[in-house]
Amino acid sequence: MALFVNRLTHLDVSIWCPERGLVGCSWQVDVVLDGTLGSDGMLFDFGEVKPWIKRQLDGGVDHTLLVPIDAPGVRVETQGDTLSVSFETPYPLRVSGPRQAFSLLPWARIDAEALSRHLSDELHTQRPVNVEGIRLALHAERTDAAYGYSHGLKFHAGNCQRIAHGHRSRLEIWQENRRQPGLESEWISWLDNRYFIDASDIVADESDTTPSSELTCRYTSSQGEFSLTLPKERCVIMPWPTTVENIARHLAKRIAEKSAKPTHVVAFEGIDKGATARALP
Ligand SMILES: Nc1nc2c(c(=O)[nH]1)N=C([C@H](O)[C@H](O)COP(=O)(O)OP(=O)(O)OP(=O)(O)O)CN2
Repeated sequence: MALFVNRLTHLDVSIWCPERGLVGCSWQVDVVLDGTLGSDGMLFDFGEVKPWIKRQLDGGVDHTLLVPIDAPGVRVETQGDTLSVSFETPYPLRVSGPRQAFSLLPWARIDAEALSRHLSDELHTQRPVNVEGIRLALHAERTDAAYGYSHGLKFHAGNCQRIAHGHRSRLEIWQENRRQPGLESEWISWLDNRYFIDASDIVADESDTTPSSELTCRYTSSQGEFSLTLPKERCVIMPWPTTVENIARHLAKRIAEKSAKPTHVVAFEGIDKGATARALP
C-alpha cells in the first residue's frame, strides 16, 4: 500500500556548482509513503504527514547553502557555532555564518536526485510505526523562462535572513499589454545565478585585501553574523533590501529606462508567489 502527497512543500536553497558557481534553486516536493494500514484504515493521516515532513525539511536543508564538500577547491572551517566556507572554481567566493545556514554534503556536486535520496533516508530514520518506506521527489518548475538567484534578508525573522539561500524564479515582462519574450530571455540570461545585494550591506574589507573586483556584504541578524565575498560582476546591487517586491520594482525601473517604454514586471520568488511592479521610462 502506498500513500502520496504531491506538492507537499517547496525547498528554496542555493547550491555551489563547480561550473556555474552560486546557483539559486527551488524544488517542488512530492512524497510517497509505503506501509501497512492501521486499524483506522489509514497508512498515515494526511493531516499529520504534511506538517511532519514540512517541519523536518524547514528545520533542515530548506533556506541553506548546499555545499558539495568533495568538489575541487572547497574548504570548510568551523569556529564554535560559525562555519566559514570558501570556493575557488569557477570563481572565488567566501561565506561565513551560523552552522545551521549550511548543509554540508559528502559529494562532488549537488543534484536533485541524490538530494531526494538523502532526504528520504533521513526521514526514514524517524518514520512512524506503520510506515515502511519514504520516497521524496524534488522537481524544478517546468519552464525555461526562469532564472536562479541568491540573496539574504537581514530583517527577516525566519530563515530568509541566511545570506546565501536562493530561488529559481519565473520572470514576465509586459509592455503595450503583451508579454515580451525577447526581453524576458535577455533579462533572464543576464540575471541567471547572480547574487542580489542590498547596497547598505556592502562593507569595505578592514584588512584592505579585498581586490576591487570583489564585494563583501556583511550583517548581523537574529541568527547571528553573516558575511559573503564574491566577484562584483556576479552581483546585482539594489538600493533596498532584496525582497521580491523590491526586485520587481528594481527590474521594472531598469527595463523601462533601457527600453524607453512603460513596463510591467511580474517577478516570482521561487514557485507560485511573487510581486508585480510598473515603471515609466
Ligand atoms: N512579502 C515578502 N515576504 C517574504 C519575502 C519577500 O521577498 N517578500 N521573502 C522571504 C524569503 O526570501 C524566503 O526565502 C521566502 O521563503 P518561503 O519559502 O516563502 O518561506 P516559507 O518557508 O515560510 O514558505 P514555504 O511554504 O515553506 O515555502 C520571506 N518572506
